[in-house]
Amino acid sequence: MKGYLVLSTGEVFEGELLGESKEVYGEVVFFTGMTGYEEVITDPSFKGQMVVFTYPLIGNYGINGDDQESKAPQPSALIMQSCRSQGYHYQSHESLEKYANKYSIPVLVGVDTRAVVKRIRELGDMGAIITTNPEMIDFSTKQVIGTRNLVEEVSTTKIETFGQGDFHVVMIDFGYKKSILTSLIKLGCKVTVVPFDTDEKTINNLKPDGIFLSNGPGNPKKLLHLTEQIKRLATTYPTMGICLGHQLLALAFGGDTQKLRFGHRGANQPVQDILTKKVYITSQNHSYFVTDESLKKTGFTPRYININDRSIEGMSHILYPITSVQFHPEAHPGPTDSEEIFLHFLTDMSSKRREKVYA
Ligand SMILES: NC(=O)CC[C@H](N)C(=O)O
Repeated sequence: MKGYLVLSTGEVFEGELLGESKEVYGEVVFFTGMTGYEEVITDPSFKGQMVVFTYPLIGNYGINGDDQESKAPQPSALIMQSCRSQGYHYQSHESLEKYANKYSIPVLVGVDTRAVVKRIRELGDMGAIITTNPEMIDFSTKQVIGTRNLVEEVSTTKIETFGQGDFHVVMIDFGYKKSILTSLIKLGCKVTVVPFDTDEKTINNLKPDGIFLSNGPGNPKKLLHLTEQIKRLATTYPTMGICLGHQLLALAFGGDTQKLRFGHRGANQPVQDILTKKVYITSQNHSYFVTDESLKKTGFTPRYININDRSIEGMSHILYPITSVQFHPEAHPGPTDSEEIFLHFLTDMSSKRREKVYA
């Protein structure tokens, strides 16, 4: 059946709707990686968004289950040029179309994705609706993303421990990607994942060696009520934050975040380490960024910078052992160039232990 992507500007893009006919609302964003759709679809940071894939062929290696970053697909809808009806890969056990249908995620295919992306690049990530009836759209009556608590929708509700390593990391779950957990476990950590609004006392009782603030969906300023506690934790334990976690660290210490006109979502964003001059090709998925000037009185200094638009990609603190990056060293999808950044966190945790031993 015919389906339509209606942007909040009123522009309409026609396609073919796969799956049930239902109207969905979301923020329309684009992802530029050539592969990695299974990881993207299951990354909780995409909650509430409609993802336009700039690579024209999606679904060609199917769905294998192993590459999933969470237990279910997260975006409100998927928009692409062409969706292969069968996946050609020895690990594939299901087609992308079938997988999306199972979870009632609309897939709009045959769309002029190049034209959509050009509009987003001009005007910014914006609200949009997928519908079969474009004449009947009234944006004013639609549920706006701003009213949803996206982090609450994706965060765990129970405390659970994974791995058996030497360092005990408490990961505050704002919508974590599985690859972050596996990266930490691989490096010798035992990780206790806790709900995003877990109180400090419970976290202290878990006796962490370090605190990890995960990635997650939406505007970091929706979580301002948690920043005082985050600051106390980050000044007590070695801490690492990725993406939303990084943004929350900046806010906690008095910094500020703003929205990029259009987000960085892809697998080839170049980032430079200001200290070593080393350049990493990184995996990214974010709309917000920490502003340079806002860091002045926070004790943070920019450590990593995006080579394309010079936005801050990570910070270090002059006093506290904090590792904070806007990009994704856990990759998935994308290159693993920057996975060594997890080692900064490990080093911080071990020196804190040494401090305790020699105190
Ligand atoms: N991947 C993330 O953690 C995204 C962070 C935040 N939701 C943003 O869009 O900027």
